[in-house]
Formats: sequence, C-alpha cells, structure tokens
Amino acid sequence: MAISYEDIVKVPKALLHDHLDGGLRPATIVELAAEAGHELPTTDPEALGRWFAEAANSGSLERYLETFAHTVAVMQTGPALRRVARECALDLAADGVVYAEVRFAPEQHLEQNLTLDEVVDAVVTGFREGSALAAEAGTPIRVGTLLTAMRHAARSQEIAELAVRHRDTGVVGFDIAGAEAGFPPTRHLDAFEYLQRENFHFTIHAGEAFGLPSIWQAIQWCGADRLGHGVRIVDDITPGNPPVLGRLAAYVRDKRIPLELCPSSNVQTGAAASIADHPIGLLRDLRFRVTVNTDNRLMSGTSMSREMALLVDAFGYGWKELQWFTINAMKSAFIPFDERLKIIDEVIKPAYAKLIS
Ligand SMILES: O=c1[nH]cnc2c1ncn2[C@H]1C[C@H](O)[C@@H](CO)O1
Ligand SMILES: [Zn+2]
Repeated sequence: MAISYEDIVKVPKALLHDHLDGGLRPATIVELAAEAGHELPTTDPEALGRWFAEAANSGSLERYLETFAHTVAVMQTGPALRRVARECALDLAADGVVYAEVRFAPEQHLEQNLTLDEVVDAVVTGFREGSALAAEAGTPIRVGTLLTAMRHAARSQEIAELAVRHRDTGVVGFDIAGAEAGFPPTRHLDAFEYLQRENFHFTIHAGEAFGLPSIWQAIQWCGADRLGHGVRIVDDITPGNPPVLGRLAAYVRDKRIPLELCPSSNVQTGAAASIADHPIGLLRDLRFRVTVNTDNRLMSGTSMSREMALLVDAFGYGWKELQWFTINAMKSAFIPFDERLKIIDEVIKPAYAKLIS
C-alpha cells in the first residue's frame, strides 16, 4: 500500500537542517510586521505564504536569500524572537518531528539594540516553551539550537564564542550560511579552529550553490562534522554501473560524514532540476550518510512530512527507507551519544517496527 502524507505525519522524524527565520507562520509575520511598522508585499497571510514560495523559486541562491529580509525584519525584539521560536517548536512537533536542530544567525537580530546573548536567550526560551506545550499536547519534541554566522560578514569568531557560552543551555552547534560563491568557508578558519579546541560541534553550508572546492574546504580545512546540503558531492561521482567515486566523495562516504539534504530548497535554488532528478536517489543507493531536511519551511511551503512524501512519490521509498533517513539523522545529531541512542531505541525504532513488519 502506498504511504500517504497523513501516515508520514504520524511517524517520528528527526530534522537537522531548519532555519528559524525560514519557518515563520505567515500570519505571525503579518502581526509582527504591523507591530514593527515593517512593510510587507501583502498583509493577507495566505497570499504572503504564496509570495514567499514564488519569490524563493528563482533558481538562484542569492535571490532566494533576499526573501529573508521580511522575516528577519520582524524578529528584532525579545518577545518576537521568543514567539517565533515557540511556534517553530509547536509546528515541528505537530508534524511529528521528535528531534530538531534549528539554526539562525544572532548577528541579524541586533537592529533594535538587543545584545547577542539576549537574542540567544529569547530563542532558547521560546524553544523551551514550545517544547513544553508540545509535550502537553501529546507530541513531545526535543529542539536544539544551532548558531549560524553569516559567511559574507566577519563575526564568526564572536558567534562561535557565543555558541560555546550557551552550550549548556540549549545551543548544540554552530554553522555558517549565506551566499556561497565568493565566500569560502576558510574565511572563517579561526572560528572553526576555536570550536575544535572547545570540543564543540559544527556544520557548514557547503556544496549547494558552489561545488567540490567548497565541500573540500569545509571538511579538510575547517573540520566540519556535517555538510549543510553537500548535494554537489555528486560532481565527484562518475555515473556508470557501478558509479565511480572520486577521492573526495569516497572520503565523505567512508567517514560517514552526514549530508543534510534539502530536496525542495535545492530545486528552488537551482541545485537540482526536480525532486525526481535530485541526487538524493543516487546518494542513498550508494549509502552515503543521507538525511532529509526542510531548510526553510516558509520559503519552500514545506514540512518534514512533505519532504518525505515527495521522496516517496519520486523514488518509491517505503517505511524502511524513511526509517533509515530518520536514524541517519538521529545518529548525526549534535546532542550526546547516549541521548541520541535513547531516541533511536525508545521512540524511532518501535514506531517504524510496527509499520515495517
Ligand atoms: O540554504 C541556504 N543556504 C545558505 N544560506 C541560507 C540557506 N537558507 C537560509 N540561509 C541563510 C538566510 C538566513 O537569514 C540565515 C540564517 O538562518 O541563513
Ligand atoms: Zn540552510
């Protein structure tokens, strides 16, 4: 029997790559924009949702990123950040996500004189409140925060130190994001070396709008634990029967480096022509450590369940494959090993076992 979207919502899912400022509810943006005096393309929530999806559908990462001006603009006060984070946890939990790492860039939320620490405190508080409400509603979720530094800016060391400062209160990792071409990860080498000395975890957006050199730097110069997207690793795989892996692709697979693949986002920014053409099919067949992610639920009009449903449609995946993606993600999470294992053994495996048998 074909797996339906409704069935997918009910199973536990793990999400490693989701941007807080890419997942606001349109209705919340409208309310917060009115309070902040920020002008939106439209104040009708439904039309606004459509506007984001269409504007983000440009085929270019740079144009896609322009749409974030409207979400970031309404996330400039403690209460606004806290509300957005609370709703994010609730929305993910309602979609059946049991573990999520949600990222955002604190340096983009200082326009009304919050300090970096106040920004992080507000978001972490919002996640905690949302998680408590979700548990009460019978949909428990654990949310970890990743702090992102913007790769075109020069604050990565400061943001890395901020992440380490908040490591015991909800921040579980670090990331860099933003336009990739022209901003190689090695610009931020000091921050990554600092994080390694602190025994901290980080992922790097690499191999999305730019190819192998970006992935190579992220792993071999910067020491990334995971690759944000990393989809262009396929450029190092020669098609054939069997396909032949170049040295970098072989390294990524051998070392089980997690790929945070985001199918719909990749189609919107031009990294893949369609879901059916997305390299996730090949990378899964070759047993790379593939994970499925949303990236920006608002800009892609998507959810974790929808991304999985799209893959089920395009590749004919069943519960076994969906469990494999979910366990891959959980194994690759930045929380301690014993806590990851507990979610795998006590939440994920029992739920899928009922469906697979
Ligand atoms: O897919 C992405 N690639 C690079 N940067 C991105 C992507 N999605 C969101 N961002 C940027 C825009 C946000 O403002 C920032 C922090 O979440 O990260
Ligand atoms: Zn991203």
